[in-house]
Amino acid sequence: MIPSKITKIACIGAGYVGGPTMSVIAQQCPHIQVTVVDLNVQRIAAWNDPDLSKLPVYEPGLDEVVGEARGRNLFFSTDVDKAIHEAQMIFMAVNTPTKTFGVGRGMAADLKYVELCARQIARVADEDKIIVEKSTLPVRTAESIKTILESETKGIKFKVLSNPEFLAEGTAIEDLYKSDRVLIGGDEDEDGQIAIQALVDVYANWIPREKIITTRLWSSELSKLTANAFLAQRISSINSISALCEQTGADVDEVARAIGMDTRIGSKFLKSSVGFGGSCFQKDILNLVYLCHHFNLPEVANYWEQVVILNDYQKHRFAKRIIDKLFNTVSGKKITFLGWAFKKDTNDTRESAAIYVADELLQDRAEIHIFDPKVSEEQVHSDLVYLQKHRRSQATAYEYEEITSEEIKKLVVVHTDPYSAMEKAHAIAVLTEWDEFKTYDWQKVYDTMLKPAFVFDGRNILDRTKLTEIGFNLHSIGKG
Ligand SMILES: NC(=O)C1=CN([C@@H]2O[C@H](COP(=O)(O)OP(=O)(O)OC[C@H]3O[C@@H](n4cnc5c(N)ncnc54)[C@H](O)[C@@H]3O)[C@@H](O)[C@H]2O)C=CC1
Ligand SMILES: O=C(O)[C@H]1O[C@H](OP(=O)(O)OP(=O)(O)OC[C@H]2O[C@@H](n3ccc(=O)[nH]c3=O)[C@H](O)[C@@H]2O)[C@H](O)[C@@H](O)[C@@H]1O
Repeated sequence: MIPSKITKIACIGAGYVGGPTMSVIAQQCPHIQVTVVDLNVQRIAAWNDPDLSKLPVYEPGLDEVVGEARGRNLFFSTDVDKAIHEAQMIFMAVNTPTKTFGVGRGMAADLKYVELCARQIARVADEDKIIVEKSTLPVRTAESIKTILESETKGIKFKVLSNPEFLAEGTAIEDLYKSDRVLIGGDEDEDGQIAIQALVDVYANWIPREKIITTRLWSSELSKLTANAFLAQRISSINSISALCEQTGADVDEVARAIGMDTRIGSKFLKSSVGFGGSCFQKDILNLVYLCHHFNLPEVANYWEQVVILNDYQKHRFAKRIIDKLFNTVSGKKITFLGWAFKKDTNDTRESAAIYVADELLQDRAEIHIFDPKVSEEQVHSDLVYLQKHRRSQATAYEYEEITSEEIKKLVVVHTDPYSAMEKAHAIAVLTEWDEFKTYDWQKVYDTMLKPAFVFDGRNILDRTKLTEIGFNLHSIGKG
């Protein structure tokens, strides 16, 4: 029988989604035992570290939630089989990156981790279970998961639900507490309805019932890709206007404010920047583009691909502006990056605009000095080395050659003190909108920099009047 009352949950994948999501479920549902499993031994050890500042995911408030529930009804483990065996409901929160090889390279989602999970569940399970897709997946993936699960002929029933996650990093805990909505897609048959209700009952422990919406499986899967595509589209739209502002003398923040006050447009997600990053926007849009091509809808595919192309252009424009203003060369010049994470309040650097801007400056052999409050030197180097090997063939915003890891080590210096990072710099570039950057002693920074002292504010967070008065040569996004 498909379980209707859940007391044991397992989650495969202890990453940025699995970790925080399950921690909040455990905190809000003390009567449910939640076990989060992962193949990555180091990651699980970090989740179990008694020192809560060492959790593998940095999220404001996460340490308190884990501190409250861990050891009570929240467990982190590498024993995947045991967790599958015991749970009535299994979430799959594994990574679904863009394929880097083979059919659909650079576009389609790589579903190998999802497939491996499904095969493992099919092999280990000896009772009926509910399987919940938490990972972001292409439309109709649930069908493939079902096929794999049903291939083991042990007479066990599985019901697959789609329950995409909408949290944003940096505000994950807040988002999970007060979700705009929880979306659950499932089959319309009787067992499908039992499974949906079982998951609704879990969320109803803290989410108002009217915010939990249920749909068909395919609508749920497609809603997640669509939500990310719409959000990213807003950023590319305002970033396209930022280019025009720089030419015309209009101010993009003023334009955003003026249009955002129209309640039909709304004010959120209109902050012009050096370009969106993060593990999902680009990946999910490319996945949508791939799906559209697959279903022979080239006009729709091209429409959405333009959001990513514009984002590549925005990152390139920023790097090019630095080179242009520094008298057309940055070779041998010290350029300081404030920020490396893809947004503030996270240690996640996947697809961060900083990586692409650094790469473009490194093509001209700049010396890049970086300070980010949450990102390590090891991570910065590995991001740059990874890019050399895995460029999307479509990303042709600038000419590039491969930079060796030895050159990266020589040219890229990561600091633990912001002032040492900025000392004697030719230019400073703000790549992440960390609040602390606004509070620095900018007079002190100016005094120690080479003149003219250039600042390129890729997030429009610095006080323009103050910095200009000090004497900085300040360039912001979308300000003529
Ligand atoms: N990062 C975010 O803010 C959001 C991500 N998503 C989606 O959630 C999914 C997961 O994303 P993240 O948590 O960011 O990824 P992540 O890379 O941080 O975590 C995934 C984890 O799954 C583990 N894993 C992979 N295969 C496994 C297997 N067979 N058995 C056990 N563990 C396995 C990996 O070791 C890794 O620790 C993706 O599909 C993503 O698109 C959705 C909403 C928000
Ligand atoms: O599927 C996912 O992974 C998630 O993707 C995004 O969340 P996230 O990428 O964590 O963070 P966002 O706040 O959306 O920011 C994404 C990027 O856009 C940039 N951004 C955001 C907003 C804005 O106005 N301008 C802007 O440049 C951010 O700096 C960042 O680089 C979505 O906001 C989540 O709803 C979704 O669940």
